[in-house]
Amino acid sequence: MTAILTRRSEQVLREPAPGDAEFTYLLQGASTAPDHGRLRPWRWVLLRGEDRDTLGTCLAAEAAAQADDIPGETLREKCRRAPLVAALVFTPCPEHKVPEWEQLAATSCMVHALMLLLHARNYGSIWRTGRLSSSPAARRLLGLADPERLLGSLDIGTPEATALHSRRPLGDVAHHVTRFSAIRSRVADPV
Ligand SMILES: Cc1cc2nc3c(=O)[nH]c(=O)nc-3n(C[C@H](O)[C@H](O)[C@H](O)COP(=O)(O)O)c2cc1C
Repeated sequence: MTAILTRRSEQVLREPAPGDAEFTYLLQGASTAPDHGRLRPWRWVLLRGEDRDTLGTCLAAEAAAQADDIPGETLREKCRRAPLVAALVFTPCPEHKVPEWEQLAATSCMVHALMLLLHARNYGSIWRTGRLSSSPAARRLLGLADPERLLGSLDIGTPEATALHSRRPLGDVAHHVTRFSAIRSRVADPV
């Protein structure tokens, strides 16, 4: 509960970020998240240092070609917001008896587990979608094949010292829960 309640999506992230070996270790843990068929329908592409600028330049060139009014430097800056930009690629198994929506759900479970594991080691992260998740140019740059889909990135690093968050208060979720007997009493003859 402490890990769940003190985690935040961190906007400001600095060095250090986990190295490749530590990222892979944490991913081994996160990959135990519920996954119907154990398909692991995802992969990560890690970008650090100048690789992030290559991605930013790619997004900026695409925006300019589309006469988009977002300044290129803004897009390049966005790719430098964290020391580790982990691009998340959804790799669904087509025609599998486990439908694609379940594979996407399993991928989301894995991401949340990874965010919690990062947080438990005092790293911070934020899942960002934005332009990256719909960019054909980024797809090509990162080597996606059909039917792979870019789900944005998990930006990872260390939050500022001021980002030591208190536990969130537990929210009221009672209205998201219904007892079946309450529905049954309202429905005269369901069959
Ligand atoms: C699928 C997904 C996509 C997201 N995309 C963005 C994004 O593009 N930009 C952003 O600032 N945050 C993004 N977020 C983070 C949410 O905005 C964030 O989780 C929300 O503000 C709640 O913050 P918290 O995680 O600290 O509770 C995304 C989260 C998810 C799950």
